[in-house]
Amino acid sequence: MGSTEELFDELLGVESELQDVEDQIKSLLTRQENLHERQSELKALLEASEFATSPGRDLAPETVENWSQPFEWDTQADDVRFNIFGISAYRANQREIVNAAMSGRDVLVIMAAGGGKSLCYQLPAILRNGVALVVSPLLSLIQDQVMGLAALGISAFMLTSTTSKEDEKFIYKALEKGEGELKILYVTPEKISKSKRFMSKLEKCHHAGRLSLIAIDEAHCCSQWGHDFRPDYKNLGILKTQFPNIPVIALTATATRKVQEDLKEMLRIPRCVRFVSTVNRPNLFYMVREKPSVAKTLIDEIAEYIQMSHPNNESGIVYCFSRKECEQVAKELRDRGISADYYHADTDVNVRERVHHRWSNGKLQVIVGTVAFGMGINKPDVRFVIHHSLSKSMETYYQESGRAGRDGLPSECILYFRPADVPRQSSMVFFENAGLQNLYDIVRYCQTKGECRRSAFFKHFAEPLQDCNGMCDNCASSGEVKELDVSDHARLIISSLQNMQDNDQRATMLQLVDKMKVKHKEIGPELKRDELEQLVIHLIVERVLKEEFQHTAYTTNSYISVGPLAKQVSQGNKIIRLEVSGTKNSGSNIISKLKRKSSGLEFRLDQLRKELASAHGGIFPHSVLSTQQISTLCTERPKTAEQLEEIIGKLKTMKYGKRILEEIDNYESSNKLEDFSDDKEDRPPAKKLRGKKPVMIVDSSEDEA
Ligand SMILES: Nc1ncnc2c1ncn2[C@@H]1O[C@H](COP(=O)(O)OP(=O)(O)OP(=O)(O)O)[C@@H](O)[C@H]1O
Repeated sequence: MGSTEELFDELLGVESELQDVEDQIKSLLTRQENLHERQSELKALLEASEFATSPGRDLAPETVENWSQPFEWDTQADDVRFNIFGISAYRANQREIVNAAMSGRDVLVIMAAGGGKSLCYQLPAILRNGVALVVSPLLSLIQDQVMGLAALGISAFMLTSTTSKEDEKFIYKALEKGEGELKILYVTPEKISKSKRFMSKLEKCHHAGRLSLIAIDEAHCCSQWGHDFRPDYKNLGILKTQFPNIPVIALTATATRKVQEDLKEMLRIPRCVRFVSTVNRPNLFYMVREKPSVAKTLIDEIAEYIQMSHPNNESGIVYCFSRKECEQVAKELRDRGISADYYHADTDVNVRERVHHRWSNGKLQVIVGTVAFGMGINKPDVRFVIHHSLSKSMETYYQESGRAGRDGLPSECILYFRPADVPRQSSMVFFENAGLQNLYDIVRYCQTKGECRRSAFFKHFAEPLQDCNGMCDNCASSGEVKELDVSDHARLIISSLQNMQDNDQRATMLQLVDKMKVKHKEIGPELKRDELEQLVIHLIVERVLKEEFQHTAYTTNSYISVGPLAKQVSQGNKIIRLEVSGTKNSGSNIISKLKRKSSGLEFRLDQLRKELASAHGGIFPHSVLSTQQISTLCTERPKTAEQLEEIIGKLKTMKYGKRILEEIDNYESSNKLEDFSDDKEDRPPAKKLRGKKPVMIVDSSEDEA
């Protein structure tokens, strides 16, 4: 038997190898998933061509999968889209989805939040004869949809626990006898699985040839692998069994390949046409901001951001880690003159609904919520989503931040990050399957200063990279990012931890940083405290260190210990680099504000150009705003106040310029130009606070998030 030291060394080596094996397994699994994806694509193509060429089908083989070609219902569809829905042009995939459903095919739609899924089934519902059945998981979602459709003059009803006797009678008569005008009927999945009466009326409706299509909204709820599994959703396959010739449209915002396969099977739509749209939300500006350690400073900053960037009561959401934090943040925002209220799982259902309602109607500007404020938020004009604390994964962050800008207009997603929030979150998720890995992925997203934020989403969702167009802080920033070789610091941290472990001591992240603060001065370059915190977290994410969890009666604490790759660093086989912000030029904040403004402007211009082109039958009206003018505006990125003023001046002289300026006015108010002469720091409120006693809002790792 070797010495303890030798055994320990061997153990580290084995752990390091194990980690490598795990990495290989992970990459093989990804490869397997990709191959499965290609396999089912090929199968679907083969099935489709067999289906098309089989006798008795009236569709010509070459027309089957080309959903962009002209169809006989085009004119009528354009008329309904424009004159009833008031939508001037289709967004990506919408027309193709409508065409596939109109052709009688089952369809699976995966489209980002706010992508416009509703139109994909509402439009064919109006065009086809009879009643369309829509299954949706939440009462609030159903109510909003029915209200919205009624406002457009479309005869939509819902059959839920809140439906009046009178409406119920009308609906049943319409289903059974075809009396009265009923085009779209919304139900919850429970109605399908639990109401025999309803199913029998639906059967009669179908028998009489009056059932036009079936839409299943939030279809990922069918799958146990999805993030919102609903037991009643798994019985929805009965609809295809009972009504085999009626097209089913299943819609969801995100579904991994596994979830897609699962829900195709559960809904019994193996031959469905699948439309997967990009996860990219080009109108969202993503940014990560350094979270001040003093809670009051953070609230001051958030309040100032809301008041300056979103005047005129523009709607927003602030996501917090705990219920207590939600209540406190809402109160602090109200104290600063912002109309805000909180929403979490502990609040009474009626109160919660009232808050949601006031916010939806614009009577409340900000909802401060936990993750409980989730599915069912379909307010289109949310202009900002702020994360007061870290989300638990890239997927959750994508979903939560994605509640901004569903109407396609420029909106902002800000995540406040500080390394000290990591152990707080990790002690909540470490027991979940891949919980820590998921958390470290979003931590990596937060810590990067040089890489495009959007590219992190593309990588996460295994999608080819797309241009960010300067719509994230890292792409828009002119601040210099330095990469420091901090391998010596890392070695010092590892040896200190090993010493502590040898003496049966342990340290939390903050204790470790305190220790390092004194020690690391012996080696250069000197790191600031926040940079040391950043380094410790970086080492955890890179598996040089690891978190270990210890439970007490009340809480779970995270302690840091050496990780599987520590040995490689100690032996000099792995270099550790840390990204830190370089010296900012005095106007960097202003410049990045300018760039944000110009990115929003650029985005809006491009959108308007498309809208104008589509309103003019696909040809851009050169006489209105020449392509040259547009491209000049789009490529010119102002670097000074004068340049920005020049662009705005040019816009003012153009026919549509005034409208464009009005549209972007609230995005970033033009009168902030006076800021240019001012050499302000990033956080003016911190200055104002000097000398005042900071008030901690909360820093507890509370029960839920
Ligand atoms: N082609 C279009 N052009 C302009 N606006 C559109 C278009 N299609 C849909 N919209 C609008 O986009 C907004 C979002 O649409 P919708 O509610 O259908 O999104 P969704 O995909 O269902 O999102 P979520 O998953 O968040 O519910 C709505 O305000 C809708 O009117």
